[in-house]
Amino acid sequence: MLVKVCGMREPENIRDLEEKIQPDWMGLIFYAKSPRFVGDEKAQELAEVNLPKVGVFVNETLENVLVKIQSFQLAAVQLHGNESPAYVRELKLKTDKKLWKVVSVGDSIDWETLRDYVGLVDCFLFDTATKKHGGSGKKFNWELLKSYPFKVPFILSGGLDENSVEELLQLEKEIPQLTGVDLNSKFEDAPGLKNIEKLRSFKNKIRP
Ligand SMILES: O=C(O)c1ccccc1NCC(=O)[C@H](O)[C@H](O)COP(=O)(O)O
Repeated sequence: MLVKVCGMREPENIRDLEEKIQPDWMGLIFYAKSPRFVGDEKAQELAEVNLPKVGVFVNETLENVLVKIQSFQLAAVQLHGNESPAYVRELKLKTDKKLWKVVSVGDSIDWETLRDYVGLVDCFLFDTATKKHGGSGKKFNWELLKSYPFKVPFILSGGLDENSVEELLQLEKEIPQLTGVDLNSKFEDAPGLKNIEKLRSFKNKIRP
């Protein structure tokens, strides 16, 4: 199971993450309304970080996404708003970076609404629907994922915490497309500041 740690911002915290956790990706949130927002100056300080960086965007212009990819050497782009298949298609023409589309999950999932993204995105990321778009700390009903009909891999997100491990390992056995997890607010001491011990304990259990 791959691990993404999202909402990173503080250089020392990131150094610790790199040294002690070595996640598969680190998420930088380029959405100004998030309490984990990373402005340009801050992102510049993080340029040296060796972990693969995922830029998180909410309904951002294509031009701004492309500038951030270039400026901060992003490995992947996580589209966390209402970006259409046409938007993703255009972005795909302009970058060779991995494209992830977030699916905000409420009471049900209409798989047909995702069909037009298949062939364009490298991965879906399922997160709990919230007015703030992300970082809710709330889980959705994971049973819904058992009818996932596509081959495209996906990442599970939304309120994951230290107690999620057993259920995640069970789900991984049942759904081969589940390739990773995304950790955020439940592993924080403050917004944007991760608790390295909590992350270490989770990672050791999910991938001993
Ligand atoms: O975390 C945020 O503040 C945020 C705000 C707006 C859009 C996306 C955001 N986070 C992106 C993520 O990928 C989070 O890890 C994901 O929403 C899950 O967060 P949490 O429920 O806190 O585990």
